[in-house]
Amino acid sequence: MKRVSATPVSALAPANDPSFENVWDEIVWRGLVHVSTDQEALRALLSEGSITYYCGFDPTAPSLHLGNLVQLLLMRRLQLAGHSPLGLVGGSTGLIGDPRPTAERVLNTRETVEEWVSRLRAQVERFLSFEGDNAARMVNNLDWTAPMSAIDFLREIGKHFRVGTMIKKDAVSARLNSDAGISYTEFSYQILQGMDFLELHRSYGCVLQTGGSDQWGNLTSGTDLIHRVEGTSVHAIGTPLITNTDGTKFGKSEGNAIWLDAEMCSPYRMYQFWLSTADADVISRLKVFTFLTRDEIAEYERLVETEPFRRAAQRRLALEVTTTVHGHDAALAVVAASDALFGQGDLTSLDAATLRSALEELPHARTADGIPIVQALVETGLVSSLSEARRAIAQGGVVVDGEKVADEGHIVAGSLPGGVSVVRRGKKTLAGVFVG
Ligand SMILES: N[C@@H](Cc1ccc(O)cc1)C(=O)O
Repeated sequence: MKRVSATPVSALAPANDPSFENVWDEIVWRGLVHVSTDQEALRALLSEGSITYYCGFDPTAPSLHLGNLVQLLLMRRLQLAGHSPLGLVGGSTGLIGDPRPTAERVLNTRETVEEWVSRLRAQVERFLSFEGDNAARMVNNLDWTAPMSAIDFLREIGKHFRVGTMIKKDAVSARLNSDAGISYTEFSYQILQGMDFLELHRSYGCVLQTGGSDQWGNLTSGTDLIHRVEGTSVHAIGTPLITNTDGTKFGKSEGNAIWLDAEMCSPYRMYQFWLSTADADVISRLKVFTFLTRDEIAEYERLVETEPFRRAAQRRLALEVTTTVHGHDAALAVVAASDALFGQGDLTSLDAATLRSALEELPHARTADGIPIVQALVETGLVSSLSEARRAIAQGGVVVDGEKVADEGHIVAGSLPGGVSVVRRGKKTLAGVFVG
């Protein structure tokens, strides 16, 4: 089977693991299959020749987030194995809203949805290759949904759906059993997604849809519809929900989602997020979120056992994912910033943008002009009083911009790139000062 010929924008050039003959075996090993249609049939389908598959993304925000990254990387894995991806952006489904188990969504305006569609499309494109025999194609479901009349929709599509089946889908039944109930609008969502699969099956010969396991109801809505109207069996794969062993929610840092957009979540923040992965989770994260081979991951598994304090697996994971999402240069810049901030490297050689975004993640203070170190220590919260500040300085434990400070009157002037200063107390406690 032909491999993808050109490396897409993201800088890693992952080689498929030669120890896997079949991409199905690989994705099962990576823990990416939580639920699927017939496994033997899927295994055969994925090894017999190049197929066309799709995954859809709804414009519910201006950016995709880490939950979507599982899907983006699965799409890429299948493409690297020679299959042809269709990246779908939900120009129509984004106007309707996939029912969540909790509450009805607020409808966004058409303008907002349109803008988010174009932003998401650009993000999805970064994970796929548009060259070679199995080049990716992007589609928008508004293109076939908008021209359809209500009469046609109800006669040609609606007729194939049984309400009894529709109300059994998880998201719908959860809502029917809640006080919130469900609008007819959101109830219809599964029909739209089913119709997408049918449309892509007819126009592109698409035979597989992937999605999160919470999408199972929507995935089977399509496979059932195609079976009914075309008489063909097509397939679906639902990936597992990513969970942390300690029960906390994956993909959030201090309650905020980790977005793939660098403006909404800095590469530094993303890097730190992965760096803080628990030992108990890091191996399964390497499988899901990186293209490291089976052997490489086995080696990290050993290192987590023998020298967990070095956090080699976490460092590699953070580097790989930051590189995949933000590119090689941005990833190297955050590693340099992270090392320099914690005392192993030159602060003055960092680039201004990376340094500023790193300091945003630390306790920090802002001032119009330079301030004395005692004041900086108090305002950043590194000490709780001026006398404690003086004591810390006298003990020789205060470092400003990489230099030990002995004088209480030393001015923190923002002399690092970007007009900032870094104040360190002891080995590990850091704060930033933005001057100007
Ligand atoms: N329902 C999917 C997005 C999607 C939309 C349309 C599709 O045809 C497929 C997928 C989600 O919320 O994540």
